[in-house]
Amino acid sequence: MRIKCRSISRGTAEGEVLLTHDPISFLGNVDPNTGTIVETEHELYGQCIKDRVLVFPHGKGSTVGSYVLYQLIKNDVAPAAMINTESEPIVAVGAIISGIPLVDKMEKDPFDILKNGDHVKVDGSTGCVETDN
Ligand SMILES: C/C(=C\C(=O)O)CCOP(=O)(O)O
Repeated sequence: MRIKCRSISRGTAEGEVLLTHDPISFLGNVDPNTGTIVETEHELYGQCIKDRVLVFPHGKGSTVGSYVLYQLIKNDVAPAAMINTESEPIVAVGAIISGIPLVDKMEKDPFDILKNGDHVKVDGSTGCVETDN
């Protein structure tokens, strides 16, 4: 299935979905050295976002979160791509400066059609998500 969406950060990547209904504050929720979610109250607590297609509603928290995304890339523990319900500037800027493909506003609700472990391809250049479903 091929689903249209809005392009936020260019590039193409694929991987397994890691999905959360919780917004993410990259400063504070994520360890920049390991890519592990360290916020105990977060739905993904203890999980590693490295090489995953990270699906979450939007970012939150400090603007320093953009730089944390850049740290994740430099430390080789970044998500392969990201899908938001609706991106905000912190995650958008972080994805763009880090070269992580990012899309939002999928024509189908990602929380209805994606689940953890699904293999998806994200094209942040043309604005589409391809699933095996
Ligand atoms: C750049 C900032 C702090 C620092 O250098 O550590 C300010 C960030 O402000 P937020 O209100 O957290 O976005």
